[in-house]
Amino acid sequence: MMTTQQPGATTIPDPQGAPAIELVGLEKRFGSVHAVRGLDLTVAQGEIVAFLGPNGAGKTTTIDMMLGLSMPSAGTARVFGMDPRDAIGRGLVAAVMQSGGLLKDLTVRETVDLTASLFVQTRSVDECLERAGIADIGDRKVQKCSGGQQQRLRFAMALVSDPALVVLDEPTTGMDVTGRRDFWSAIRQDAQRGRTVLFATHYLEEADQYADRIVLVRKGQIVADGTGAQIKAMATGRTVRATMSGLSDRQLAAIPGVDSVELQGDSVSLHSKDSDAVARYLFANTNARDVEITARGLEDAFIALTGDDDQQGA
Ligand SMILES: Nc1ncnc2c1ncn2[C@@H]1O[C@H](COP(=O)(O)OP(=O)(O)OP(=O)(O)O)[C@@H](O)[C@H]1O
Repeated sequence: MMTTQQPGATTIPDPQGAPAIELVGLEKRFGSVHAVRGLDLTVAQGEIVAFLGPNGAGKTTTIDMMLGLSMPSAGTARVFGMDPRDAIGRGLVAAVMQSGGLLKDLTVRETVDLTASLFVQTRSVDECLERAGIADIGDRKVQKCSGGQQQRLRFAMALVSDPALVVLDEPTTGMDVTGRRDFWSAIRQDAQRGRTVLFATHYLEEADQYADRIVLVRKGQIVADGTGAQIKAMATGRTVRATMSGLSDRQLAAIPGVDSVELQGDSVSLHSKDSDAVARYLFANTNARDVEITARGLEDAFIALTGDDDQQGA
């Protein structure tokens, strides 16, 4: 096995300045299901990005296209300026998926050794175990490892090719709070060396704590993109509900002060940090009636922001 880099060196992908990820007009249809609907996203090298959204938002479908595992129905996915499959072929990208890929009878170290044997150029197995925070359990059989340890093992496997981009699809599903915290602190420490990280999650708290940037997806589209503080600010505030007709969701979204819109027939919910101004606008300029203003907590607001209409009884 060869190690081609200095210990501690950071992988710098060659196309200088190319975004780590660039999705343009990305779409995916599965028959009648429109899973991803014109998604544009640019992730710079070195960013830690959370892809946050509820079940069925299109996170995994988007990640699959980002990893070249499935082809877009329209639009393009580029990774370091290349077709994703070329980037993966060059060892620039590795993925940590939710499950699968582990042989239960091997030890932790044997598993990473086996992964290393698949690559021509690798980082040392010891270093990968160290960085994933599992150096102390190298001799443990995979079947004896907790869910959190198995996910860290998957992360160690992903580090073997010293990828410039690591993509993690809901890697902490099923972990307890401590397991989750340990897992993310290993990822964050590793990312300090300049690695780009994109992870999918359901958890606003997790996204806020561990990502530099949160991309909020809902029904195959990006509904917000910003820092944790910006997203949380969006998720607070009030909702102005009204019965009205005549304005499209685009026109409603353009009302001054409106952050997001839900439109179900004649029933309109406008989310805003300045609900008084929005209510005034509605009375002055539209046929709105039955107007009510409600405050909501962070979690409720987040669900409303990303919520699946099916779950809201539409
Ligand atoms: N192979 C497929 N065939 C048909 N529909 C699919 C397929 N894969 C995904 N879908 C549908 O596409 C939509 C998006 O699914 P996706 O798995 O990307 O969401 P997600 O945000 O990753 O959800 P989760 O958080 O539950 O993993 C869903 O409606 C899903 O049922």
